[in-house]
Amino acid sequence: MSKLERNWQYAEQYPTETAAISRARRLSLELGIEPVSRSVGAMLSGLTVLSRAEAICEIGTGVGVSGLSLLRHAPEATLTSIEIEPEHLREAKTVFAEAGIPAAKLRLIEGDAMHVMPRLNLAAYDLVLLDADPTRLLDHLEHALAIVRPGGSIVVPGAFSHGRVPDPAARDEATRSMRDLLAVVADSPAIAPILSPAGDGVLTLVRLDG
Ligand SMILES: C[S@@+](CC[C@H](N)C(=O)[O-])C[C@H]1O[C@@H](n2cnc3c(N)ncnc32)[C@H](O)[C@@H]1O
Repeated sequence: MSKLERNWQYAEQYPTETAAISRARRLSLELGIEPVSRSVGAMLSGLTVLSRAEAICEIGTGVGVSGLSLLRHAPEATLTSIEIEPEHLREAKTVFAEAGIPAAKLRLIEGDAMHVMPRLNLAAYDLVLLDADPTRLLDHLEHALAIVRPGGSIVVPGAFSHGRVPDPAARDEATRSMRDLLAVVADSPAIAPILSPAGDGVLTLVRLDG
C-alpha cells in the first residue's frame, strides 16, 4: 500500500460515528444504497457547524446517513431532503425517528429532484448536498445555485466517480457528467471550488456574493 493510500485509509477510519449513523450505514449497504463515507460524513457534520447552517437541503436522502451526519452537531438546523425512491424514503423516516430527530426539523419530500428543486425557495439554504443522480449534475447545480444563499455551500460527494474521473479511458455517462461539472466550476466567477480526496472525492462549491 502506498503512503497516500495509507493516509486515505487512516482518514476514512478516524471519524467516530453515532450509533444511529452506524445503523443507517449498515441498512444502507444492505439495501444496496451507497452512503457517504465516514470521512465525508464527518466533513458534513463539521461543515454544518462551521457555516452555522440553519437551513439545509439534501438531494438523495438514501436512508439517512448523510442527513444524520448533517444534523449531528446542529440541533437547531432544519433539513429538507428529496428522494425519488419511496422505499428509501420510508426507511429514512424510520431511521430519523429512531435517531430522535424531531419531525419539525425535517421535511422529507418524495420526488425527482429535477421537479422538486425548482419549487424550493430561492437563496434560502445555507448548505445544499447533491447526492442523487450522478448523470444530472449540471442540472442539479443550476437549481442548487438558485436555492443556496450567497456565501452558502453546495457539497457534491463522489467527485472522483469511483476513481474514474482521473482515468482518461473512462467515458461512462456519470464520469463525463462529473468531469463537466468540475470543468464548469473550475473558473466560474460565481463559485469558489474546493476538491478534497476524502471518500470518493468531495467537491465543495462556495457561492460567492453578487
Ligand atoms: C448515493 S444515494 C444517497 C445516499 C445518501 N446521501 C447517504 O449518504 O445516505 C443516491 C440516492 O439518490 C436517489 N435518487 C436518484 N435519482 C434521484 C433523483 N432524480 N431525485 C431524487 N433522488 C434521487 C436514489 O434513490 C438514492 O437513494
